[in-house]
Amino acid sequence: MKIGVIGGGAWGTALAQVAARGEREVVLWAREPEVVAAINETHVNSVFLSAVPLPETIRATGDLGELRHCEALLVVAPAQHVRAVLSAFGSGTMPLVLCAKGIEAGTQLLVGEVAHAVHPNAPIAVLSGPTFAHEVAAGQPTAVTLACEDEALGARLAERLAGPAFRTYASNDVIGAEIGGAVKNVLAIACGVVEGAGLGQNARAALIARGFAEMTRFGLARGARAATLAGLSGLGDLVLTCSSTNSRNFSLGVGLGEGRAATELLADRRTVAEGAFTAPVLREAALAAGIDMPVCDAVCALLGGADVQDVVGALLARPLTREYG
Ligand SMILES: NC(=O)C1=CN([C@@H]2O[C@H](COP(=O)(O)OP(=O)(O)OC[C@H]3O[C@@H](n4cnc5c(N)ncnc54)[C@H](O)[C@@H]3O)[C@@H](O)[C@H]2O)C=CC1
Ligand SMILES: O=C(CO)COP(=O)(O)O
Repeated sequence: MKIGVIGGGAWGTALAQVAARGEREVVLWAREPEVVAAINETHVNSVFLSAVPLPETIRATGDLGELRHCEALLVVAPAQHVRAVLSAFGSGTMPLVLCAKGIEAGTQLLVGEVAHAVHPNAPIAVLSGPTFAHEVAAGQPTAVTLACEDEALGARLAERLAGPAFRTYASNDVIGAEIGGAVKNVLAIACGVVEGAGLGQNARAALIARGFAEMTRFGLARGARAATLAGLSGLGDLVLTCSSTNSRNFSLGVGLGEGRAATELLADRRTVAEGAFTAPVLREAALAAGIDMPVCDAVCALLGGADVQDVVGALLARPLTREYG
């Protein structure tokens, strides 16, 4: 199965390397001409994943048309740009494996739903899990959920992408696999705030657990399965990104917790912190569905410039309630 990758950021590059294992050819579309040149000439993505030498079987291009002969595409553009990039690709029927984590602003659609709206005849799969790109690229052990409604296709994709240190677990819960990744980015910002404001490790553990309760409430309302939310793409990814400054979302939260403004922290950055874009959409969707998500609300307030101590104080002062139900 010849694989094409749409998106030359850190994750697209690491996944291209995964797909190229065994000297298999992979075509990677990158938006930045300097990324295309660096990958083709020096076999390193010096902009987004600089420490990693890439196999020569990965060829980069700035022309989406060169991915037309691929048998499956990994879609790794940031969530808010997936619609534009897939529209520019034109119509297609090859399987699309969505690897971005987010919810589209304006439509409240998950990335797979966006892909289906643009390419209604293409089978949709989702690859998600606790996966820092630099660790995957370094060959460190990693496990992901690979969800696809067409289970035979899902099994072929899982087999094609698996490697000695890259385990793919098949699932048919596409919505569930997506919701974990989208919501955990917002919760990772909250955990970063705890770190930046020096609120302690008890607070971080409480946020992970109560954040997971929010992810579960939202996910179940959107049709996700509880087991998926408790798996690699949900709880697994939540734990990873809520406990490491390697997470861009966690790091953004650290800055907010230190009292810096979101506008300053987000200005001029080339890498994406998806949670900053997902948070307001998630809040909107949760409000519309009557789902209580106080941690996500707090992240929205902080991104909007609210004072850290005020937000934390308000979160702690909410009426006491039952843990479940
Ligand atoms: N970096 C990681 O460890 C992981 C990232 N992801 C997800 O993968 C997706 C892509 O993230 P990264 O590869 O890390 O990106 P990155 O932060 O390394 O690079 C930014 C990417 O955004 C692209 N971009 C910027 N403006 C754009 C536009 N107008 N249209 C299209 N693309 C544009 C750039 O070309 C570049 O590919 C995100 O949804 C992220 O949450 C998922 C798992 C791991
Ligand atoms: O999704 C990720 C790891 O699974 C990467 O997290 P960040 O986008 O917060 O860096």
